[in-house]
Amino acid sequence: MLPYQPAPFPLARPRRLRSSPWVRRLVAETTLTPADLIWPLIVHDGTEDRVPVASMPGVFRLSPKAAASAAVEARDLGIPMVALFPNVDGAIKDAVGTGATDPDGLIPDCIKAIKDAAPEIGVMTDVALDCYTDHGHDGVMEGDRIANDASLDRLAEQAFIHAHAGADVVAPSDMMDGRIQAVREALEANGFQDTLILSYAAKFASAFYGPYRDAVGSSAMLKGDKKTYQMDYANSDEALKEVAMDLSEGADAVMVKPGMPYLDIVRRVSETFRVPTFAYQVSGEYSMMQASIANGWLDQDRAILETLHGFKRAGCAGVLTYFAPQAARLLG
Ligand SMILES: NCc1[nH]cc(CCC(=O)O)c1CC(=O)O
Ligand SMILES: [Mg+2]
Repeated sequence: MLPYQPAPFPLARPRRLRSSPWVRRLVAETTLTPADLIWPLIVHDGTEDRVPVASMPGVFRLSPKAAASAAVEARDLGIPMVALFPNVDGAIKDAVGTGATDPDGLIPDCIKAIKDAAPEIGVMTDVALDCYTDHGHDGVMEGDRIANDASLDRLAEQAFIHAHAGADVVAPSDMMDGRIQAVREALEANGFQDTLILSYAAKFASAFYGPYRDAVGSSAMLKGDKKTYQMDYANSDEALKEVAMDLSEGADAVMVKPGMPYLDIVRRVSETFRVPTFAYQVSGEYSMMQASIANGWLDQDRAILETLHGFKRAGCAGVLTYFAPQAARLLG
């Protein structure tokens, strides 16, 4: 319900406020700037600096050195933070994701390389075991089940390893119950009380993660699906419960994922909790847009800005997007 009765036509002519660029700018209700963007970087432990990801045109698997260059580029474009996602050699994958807690592993190496090259930029890491397990799940397994409580220690240790290497923000994306509390306690106990937790609080089991799983090399590994821990896309009230729990366990900010098909969830979360709410324009969203752009069916620049602006309008504090550098250049 509007708080007033709009004047009828012809007294009210909404087009007056759209009649030229200056007035459209003047009355814009929301803005999009490079400060709203988080750039996800896929990193790898291979020898090459940049390896193209076939299912994500324009995205590359980066060595730590190349990730540091990307972070410098991001900083220069005014992007406040990068987010790291690992593709590790299949030979190091095992049932408990040992590689996830290697203090000399790929992610610690990348954090250090980025902090050396661009200390001004925030570094966020993914807390989940899927990139390191031989079954592709985000937690550890007991028989056919993903074991919730047994996963918590592994995740908390992984978050500690990231914080110790210099991560500013740890972002649990695993969707185990209680992991925010486990991570927060591990950080407190080890002197990392200032490390932020951005919780993937409302993360849905989605077809749109497909290209990412190729990028990090977990799709071939994945046994079954993630529906016993990631949310059912039929649900919305349940997202509010998930967010409430994560905030009460010590999350500083929350995320909704995927992005474009879930803007209704963003709106409800941001309105209900009034905490920094982020969304992830995930790999499948990126790749479906790139496919249309490559065919000439979508105008690249306009489509990027329109979709990202939509996140801001829905109530996001910021957006994770593989389009971050392109968008920042368009906005700069
Ligand atoms: N820890 C898993 C994780 N972290 C980020 C993404 C997806 C990101 C994207 O699709 O861009 C996923 C996928 C999944 O849950 O299988
Ligand atoms: Mg939860």
